[in-house]
Amino acid sequence: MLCVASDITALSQDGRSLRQTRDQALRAAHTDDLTGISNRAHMLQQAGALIAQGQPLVLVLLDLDHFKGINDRFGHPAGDEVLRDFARQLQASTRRDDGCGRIGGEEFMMLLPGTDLPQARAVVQRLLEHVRAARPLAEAPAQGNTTSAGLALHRAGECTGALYRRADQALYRAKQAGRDRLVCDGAPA
Ligand SMILES: Nc1nc2c(ncn2[C@@H]2O[C@H](COP(=O)(O)OP(=O)(O)OP(=O)(O)O)[C@@H](O)[C@H]2O)c(=O)[nH]1
Repeated sequence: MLCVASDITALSQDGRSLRQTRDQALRAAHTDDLTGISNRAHMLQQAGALIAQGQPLVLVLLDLDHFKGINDRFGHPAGDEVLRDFARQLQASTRRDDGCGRIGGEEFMMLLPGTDLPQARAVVQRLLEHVRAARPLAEAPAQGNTTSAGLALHRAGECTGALYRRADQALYRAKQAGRDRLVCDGAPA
């Protein structure tokens, strides 16, 4: 009897540690190593899930301006610090139900469910202001940086790829128009 009980205890401990290992692996697969926020695959998965729920959704793409210059002047570790600082600001500017992630080198994404255009615009403009004011490098306290952003509001029946492309085109226009600004799809730069 004692034997059976200890076997069951061992089995349930094994099950718990398997679940923990699985959860850790899942978290790692969803996370960007450098910044600790969501990675590209997880952001696209989240966008698909939010679209499937059918609630209003704004997708924002953000890209640090002239980031190569930071690496060139201060070195790659300093560039990494700027990326981590940006990720912290991005997280601070989103609500619990929003999503934010790093989707490439110096490119980030925000998902704002249940948000209309004026609200989304205000969130992004506030973030751009904070980035403008930040001085993330201790070794170069005068060095600031800026970000460009492209925003698109989901249209009924649209897939993730089409929504992403419209935000990306808006981001491209923000870069073309001089950077350090937000462009909304369908609106002038
Ligand atoms: N430190 C650091 N740099 C990275 C990382 N990933 C990409 N980069 C760098 O990001 C830079 C991106 O440069 P560009 O694509 O020319 O863009 P940019 O200089 O920001 O110019 P614009 O986007 O046109 O304003 C390249 O120098 C990459 O090496 C990273 O994880 N860490």
